[in-house]
Amino acid sequence: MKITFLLACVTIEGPNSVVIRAPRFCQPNRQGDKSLPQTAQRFTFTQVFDPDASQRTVFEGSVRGLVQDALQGGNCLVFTYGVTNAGKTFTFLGPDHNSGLLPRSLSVIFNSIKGHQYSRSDLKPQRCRDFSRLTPEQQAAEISTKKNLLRLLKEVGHEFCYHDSD
Ligand SMILES: Nc1ncnc2c1ncn2[C@@H]1O[C@H](COP(=O)(O)OP(=O)(O)OP(=O)(O)O)[C@@H](O)[C@H]1O
Repeated sequence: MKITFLLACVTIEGPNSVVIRAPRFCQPNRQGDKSLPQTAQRFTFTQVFDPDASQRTVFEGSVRGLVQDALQGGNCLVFTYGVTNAGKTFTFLGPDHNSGLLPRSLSVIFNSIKGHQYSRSDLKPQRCRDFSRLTPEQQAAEISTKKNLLRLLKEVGHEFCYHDSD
């Protein structure tokens, strides 16, 4: 019911524009009633995706280019904005079997630096552009922290899977 109601209010006009109409019960009864808000409004965007667009289509059509720019040294920002339940988390993270913008971006980034990664752990990034050289003791501490963090993430992941299938 809720979806039918929403679809009746939102019309995708093409790849760049959307028309939002006020629900029927909000529309003025008499034409020219200036005290009531406008009943339809058109919004123009760089790209509007169909409700059935796949995660891949949304990524390819929106964020892939930005990630490639960032890999060339550019700056970019991606954020989601919308009312609760609009689908921000789904679009950004996505479920494991249908990953969203963030995992797809990370995949492009890590695939592009394959073979160029520094395999030793004696350097630690500091802020955005600096790094410090670690002593063997500091390296051991870093490695141990990383292992513990990864173990914790795996355990939390298993717990989520367990509760999901409950
Ligand atoms: N494109 C989609 N296809 C299938 N299901 C979707 C899609 N977008 C959202 N959903 C589902 O709709 C529900 C709400 O989505 P989501 O949690 O992403 O909203 P949200 O905008 O992040 O909400 P909140 O602001 O409250 O965190 C979830 O159950 C999600 O799985």
